[in-house]
Amino acid sequence: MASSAALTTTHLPRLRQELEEWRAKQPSSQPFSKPLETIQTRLDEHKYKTERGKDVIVAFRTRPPLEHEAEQKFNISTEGSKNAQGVADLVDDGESKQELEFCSGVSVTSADPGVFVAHVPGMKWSGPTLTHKKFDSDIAFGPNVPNDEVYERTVVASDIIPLALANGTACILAYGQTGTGKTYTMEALEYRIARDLFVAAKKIGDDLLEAERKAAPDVPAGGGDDSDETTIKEGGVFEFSVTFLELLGKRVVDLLEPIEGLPLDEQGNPIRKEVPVSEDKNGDVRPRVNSRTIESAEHLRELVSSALSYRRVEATTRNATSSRSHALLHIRIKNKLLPFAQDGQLILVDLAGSERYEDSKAHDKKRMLESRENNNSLMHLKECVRAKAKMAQEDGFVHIPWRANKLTMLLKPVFDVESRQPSKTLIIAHVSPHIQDSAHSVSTLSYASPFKTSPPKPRGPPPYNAADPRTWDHIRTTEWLTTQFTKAAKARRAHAYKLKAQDAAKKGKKLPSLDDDAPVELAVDVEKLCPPGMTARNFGGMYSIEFVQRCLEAKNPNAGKEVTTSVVKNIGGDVIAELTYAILVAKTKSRREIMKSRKVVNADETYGDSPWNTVPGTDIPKPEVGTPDYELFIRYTPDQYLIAAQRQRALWDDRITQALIKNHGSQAQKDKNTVKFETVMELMDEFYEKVYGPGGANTSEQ
Ligand SMILES: Nc1ncnc2c1ncn2[C@@H]1O[C@H](COP(=O)(O)OP(=O)(O)OP(=O)(O)O)[C@@H](O)[C@H]1O
Repeated sequence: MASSAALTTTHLPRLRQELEEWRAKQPSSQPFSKPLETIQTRLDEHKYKTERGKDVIVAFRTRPPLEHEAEQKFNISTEGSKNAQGVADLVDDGESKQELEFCSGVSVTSADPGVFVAHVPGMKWSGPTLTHKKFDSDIAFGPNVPNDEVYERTVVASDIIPLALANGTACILAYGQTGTGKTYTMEALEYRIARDLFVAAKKIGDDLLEAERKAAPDVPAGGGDDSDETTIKEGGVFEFSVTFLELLGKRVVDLLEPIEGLPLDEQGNPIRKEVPVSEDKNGDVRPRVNSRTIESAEHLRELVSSALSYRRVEATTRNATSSRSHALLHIRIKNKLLPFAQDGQLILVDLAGSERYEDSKAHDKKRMLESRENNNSLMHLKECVRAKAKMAQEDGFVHIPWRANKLTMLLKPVFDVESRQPSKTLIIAHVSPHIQDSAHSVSTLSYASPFKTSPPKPRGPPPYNAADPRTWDHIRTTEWLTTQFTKAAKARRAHAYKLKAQDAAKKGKKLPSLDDDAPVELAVDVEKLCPPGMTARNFGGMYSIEFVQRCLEAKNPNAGKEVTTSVVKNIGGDVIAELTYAILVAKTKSRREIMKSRKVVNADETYGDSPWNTVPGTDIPKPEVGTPDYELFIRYTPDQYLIAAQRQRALWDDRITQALIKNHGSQAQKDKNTVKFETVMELMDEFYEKVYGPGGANTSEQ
């Protein structure tokens, strides 16, 4: 039996009455301000392009009470205790079972913007008290809001899917006390995302093909040959691949690893291999796990269902099928029109339930340790999201400690201060509807509420830095590669000359001296090795063996017989090693600078606050309305646009050269760079007329 000073179930009627009095004084709850929209409407009306929205969106959700839950909840503890907020827990006094009906612990006073009020019971000498703590979010869902509406008001309304298709990083996190409905929400969102991802990909893909067609009508989409275009049209513009990881305590495992032949633990679960998590040379965190290519919504749904069935589930005092781990579903999206642009990413995270000490007391030692690790990673996640939210509001630089934990490492695309990809994070904080859980609800809501941030500043690709290969564009990359392969060819020539000179000396002869400036044939065709759009960042993401393989495929047929496969392999290996070293040095230096400049650097310098008359993050002028480039500019992100424009420029160069040869004879090819500006302009006008008909360019902004 509880002590008389403890707050017990006998006090429930009094608490319920206080709650009624409080409710009577409240104005009526603010409903949702916007009508529901499907993804089709947002795509058809191009809203996903015009409404930028927030960087971090916070949603609150509470579920309805489940059958017999109210009684069960009082069987949890038998001793009074105080939680971190100094709030007494409700304890069953064992005498008032008939009173144990549901008593609400949370009210939604506004749906949009979201406001939840947690009703927190307390105990004073004069009797029980009820305090009402208000928490703000962007949107709030009461117990009767169905999954379809949650999906449409969060994922659809924030254009999470179109953002990922436009090479952005979109992340959804389900957070909350164990048993509050995280898995219920995440599974529903995952299935709906699987359904809509392919619908959106078709619509956006068709739009992009149309823009590419307008920008260069007689060039196959993707800049390759006709067969490439047919493949892209038939298979769609986007390619999807999926990984599914589980973080259990400190162990990361691959849920897509085939389970045949794996040993089983005492509960019959397969024991999977631990997956190492670390940063690669480019600074990306990409654990080496099974990645599946998906071709349809059904395929994605099947994959999610089967992976989820392997997730560790165990009964806790709060939830009969509690997930003991964090589950990370990671969908990568490649745009086949821009194969060298960074991939779009959609990361869906069902976090393990947060548990208080009282909830985990009944666990065995192993489970206690896991629970501690889970809470630990949730603490780190909180630190990171808070820092990210703070960074959006403060001018000073804020350090985001994402390297401190495996969960936040796996979420690096969301927290990377150097990343300039557009990004959105949706966090859905789940709370229990019961007053018995109010203390935990307060901690969940106060965890999630500060994630609310102001809209982000415009970002673009990182500014050019000669010492940082990650910032080089295609031209700079080809120049560098040409220099490296030229150095290697000259070194080989010098070596061969030395041997010949020694031979000649033995015979008493003297060779004429070597002209180091004479042109050399390179071991590879650099144009083929690095086609338009490809940059040093792409090479930095390759394993050395992949780079060497590319070099072999791009072997220069004029390089001479002595440039054998093993010579190409050696040279390729040296070049990629040099590039990797340069990236590592640049990365370490920029990290050090970021750390040094903590709280000093203006956030604008970190993120680039470009005026809108240039491509964000660069000095490159925004293309004029009506030019073919403009079509690309409005459809792609700044990063993608630069690559697409780069490819267009290469195509234009070819066309102008051919037209010059036709009009001015073959000498013109040599003189291309010195040809009169007016001639080039005439050719460009001709081209515009061909694209847009007589009168030239005339397209309107969408
Ligand atoms: N909005 C809702 N409407 C109806 N039932 C719900 C709702 N949300 C959750 N539930 C039910 O509540 C129970 C617990 O939900 P769920 O397993 O999703 O919680 P959880 O937060 O993922 O728990 P854990 O962290 O322990 O895995 C389930 O039986 C689920 O069906």
